[in-house]
Amino acid sequence: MIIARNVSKKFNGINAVNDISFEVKEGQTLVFLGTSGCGKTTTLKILNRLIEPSAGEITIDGKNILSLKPEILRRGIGYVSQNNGLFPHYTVAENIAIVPNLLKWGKEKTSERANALLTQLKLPVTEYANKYPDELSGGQKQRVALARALVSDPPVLLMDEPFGALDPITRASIRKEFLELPELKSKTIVLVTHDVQEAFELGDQICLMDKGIIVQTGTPEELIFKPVNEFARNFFSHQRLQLELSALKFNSIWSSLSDASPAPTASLNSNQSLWEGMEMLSEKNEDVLIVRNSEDGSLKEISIQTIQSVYLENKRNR
Ligand SMILES: Nc1ncnc2c1ncn2[C@@H]1O[C@H](COP(=O)(O)OP(=O)(O)OP(=O)(O)O)[C@@H](O)[C@H]1O
Repeated sequence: MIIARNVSKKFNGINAVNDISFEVKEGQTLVFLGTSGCGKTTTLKILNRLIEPSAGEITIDGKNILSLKPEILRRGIGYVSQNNGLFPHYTVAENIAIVPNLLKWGKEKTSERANALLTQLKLPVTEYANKYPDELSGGQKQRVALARALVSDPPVLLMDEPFGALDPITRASIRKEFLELPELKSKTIVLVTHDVQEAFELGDQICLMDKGIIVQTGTPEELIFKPVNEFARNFFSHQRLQLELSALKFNSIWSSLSDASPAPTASLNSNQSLWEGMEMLSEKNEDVLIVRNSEDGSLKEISIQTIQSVYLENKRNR
């Protein structure tokens, strides 16, 4: 668990981050969202001491990060930087092996682990292990950067605009894969983005920042349906419908759906959002799809009409 209390950072006397506090529970993802220059990257880099705070206290699993040597602290924290940070003169395998070499793992253990990660990240070892970063696409470079950050299985992962340099289509598909990676399920993740849809898809909690302060912290549902002020309301105004549908999961409207019978194959599960349901209906060009309850396995039907009516009912009842 990460706990930050009253953290500030001044550059040349000016507050880039001003008295912010937040927590990230074990295994959860916290997203810092906000406009350019609001202090997201500074906050992230304070967590692994690439930047030293001017004030405040941060503990990770009960240990004050300032009491640890930075290199010891960073062993437990994977980091994917904005521009992927791969060494251009190292191959993919050599880039991934940097931390294992520091930890003196030995060749066999290193290549076994690197190969397992490359396979999970859909980069076949025989094709990619010996390539250099400039022979890879942007998306492939980000996958290698992720493999490098994960290689020593750190409990905490920090990611700074990990998909920022990718086109919107690659970005959306890599995000979906990212959510499904078994390797990431148990990690405590802090991610920086200025992409609202990305924050809604990936964040258990979102910290919305403006000019060095946290304006609001909450679940995607809380941010879109209960903004604390005008800034928070306006921040989401241009994509409101899509974000509202993304924030609502089938779980929260389960009782409003009709049972499906007989049991055909389910296309979605109840942890997914109404927006994902809309996307899948359109993608598959179907009138009706089946959602499986991730707790008890029961099945319900959805159509564009049911999504529309439960969405409107939900909105009226808030
Ligand atoms: N090393 C530095 N020296 C001086 N000022 C800095 C330094 N790093 C960041 N700043 C300033 O601190 C503020 C916050 O920067 P930061 O990079 O944290 O913002 P950000 O929200 O991550 O922005 P972006 O989305 O554009 O990356 C900015 O005004 C920036 O100019």
